[in-house]
Amino acid sequence: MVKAVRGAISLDSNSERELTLCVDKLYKDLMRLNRLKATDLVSIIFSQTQDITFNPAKALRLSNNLNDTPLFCTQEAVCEDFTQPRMLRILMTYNSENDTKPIPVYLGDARLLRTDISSDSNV
Ligand SMILES: O=C(O)C(=O)C[C@]1(C(=O)O)C=C[C@@H](O)C=C1
Repeated sequence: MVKAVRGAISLDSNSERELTLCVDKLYKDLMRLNRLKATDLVSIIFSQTQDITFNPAKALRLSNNLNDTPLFCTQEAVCEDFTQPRMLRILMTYNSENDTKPIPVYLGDARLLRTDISSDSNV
């Protein structure tokens, strides 16, 4: 069965190094909490707010050798109620043979985006 899990993380600054650290942390937490292997992945979509000007797909591919997973970056919608800066969101799709529920990961200020599903246990 194909499943999808969400995550998000706030960057402290708009730099390539900060983006690499943040995307790597978010990916590793999602993989660990959901007990995933890279071969389980179907694809990963990123969205970034306009104030992030570096490429999360490239950063993740290089730091985790994810050459066989389709990655896609897009800009987050600009809406009046989205006021938080430097937000990187992720939508990870994967194959799963068990009936466990996907565990989302919201880190840093991104926890405020979905207080209903994010918890300190993710941090
Ligand atoms: O989950 C998030 O990252 C949110 O900001 C919440 C939410 C939503 O309303 O469901 C809003 C915008 C994003 O594109 C994705 C999801």
